Amino acid sequence: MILELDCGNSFIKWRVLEANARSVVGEGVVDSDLALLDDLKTLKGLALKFCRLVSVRTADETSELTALLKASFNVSAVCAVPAREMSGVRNGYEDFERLGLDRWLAMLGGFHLAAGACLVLDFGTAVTADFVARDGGHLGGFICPGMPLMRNQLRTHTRKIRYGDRAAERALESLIPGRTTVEAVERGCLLMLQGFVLTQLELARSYWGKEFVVFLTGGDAALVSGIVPEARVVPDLVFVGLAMACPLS
Ligand SMILES: Nc1ncnc2c1ncn2[C@@H]1O[C@H](COP(=O)(O)OP(=O)(O)OP(=O)(O)O)[C@@H](O)[C@H]1O
Ligand SMILES: CC(C)(CO)[C@@H](O)C(=O)NCCC(=O)O
Ligand SMILES: [K+]
Repeated sequence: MILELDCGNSFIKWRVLEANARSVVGEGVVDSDLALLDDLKTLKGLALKFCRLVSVRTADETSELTALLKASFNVSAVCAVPAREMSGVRNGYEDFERLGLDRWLAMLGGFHLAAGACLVLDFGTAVTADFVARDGGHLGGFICPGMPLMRNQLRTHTRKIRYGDRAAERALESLIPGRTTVEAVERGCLLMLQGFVLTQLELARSYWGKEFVVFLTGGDAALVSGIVPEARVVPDLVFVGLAMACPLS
């Protein structure tokens, strides 16, 4: 079996594939290394032969995790590494090693699935946009705070903005002007996110007309999918790219 990990800033997304890499045996989202081990240990008949991972954490945090995996399951993790060029995509950063590896893999996956120009939008702790032209050239992208960061900044830097998660969820059932604090904040942040998305779409249209595919991924993709009906929501886009960057040896 194959273990795949996407180690983001807040969560680790994991999944276990059958040895032939065709079917998913189990998957989940956890907030710590130990929670990951716990989740994996509940899988019946787990027999890991291969592990590939992408991390945007520090090298120390990542090696701590790979050491735990070695000790617990006797599996060596193969980590995605930066590249100037891969699978037809050319990294557009001035310093290619500085581009977030989750962005890079999502682009590889997107360009592969689109077989042409694509706009990749990822909604995690941070929100990112990346532009890949038809010839595989990465034009660059944008990074801004995601929903969790936007709402936490408001909560942290004001005295009178306080509310719970359940109220936050309910507040997003509509986007009319808020009449409570929770509605005003949650809807305000979501409109910022949606405005960001529409701006990216305009830019993509200015480059490519209608000839491009939009991909939405990341934990909060559902918050904006309604305003981009033509987009492809691909929750495992990073894993698609991970399989390309770290093929089974
Ligand atoms: N099952 C889930 N578990 C955790 N978060 C989820 C889940 N479903 C949706 N979310 C939302 O997804 C967001 C986190 O996104 P995601 O897991 O893609 O990124 P991350 O690892 O936190 O950050 P990044 O990849 O930017 O470093 C949170 O805002 C959270 O509300
Ligand atoms: C932007 C995030 C946090 C998104 O997960 C990640 O891709 C990252 O840490 N990137 C490094 C900075 C950059 O991509 O320019
Ligand atoms: K991510």
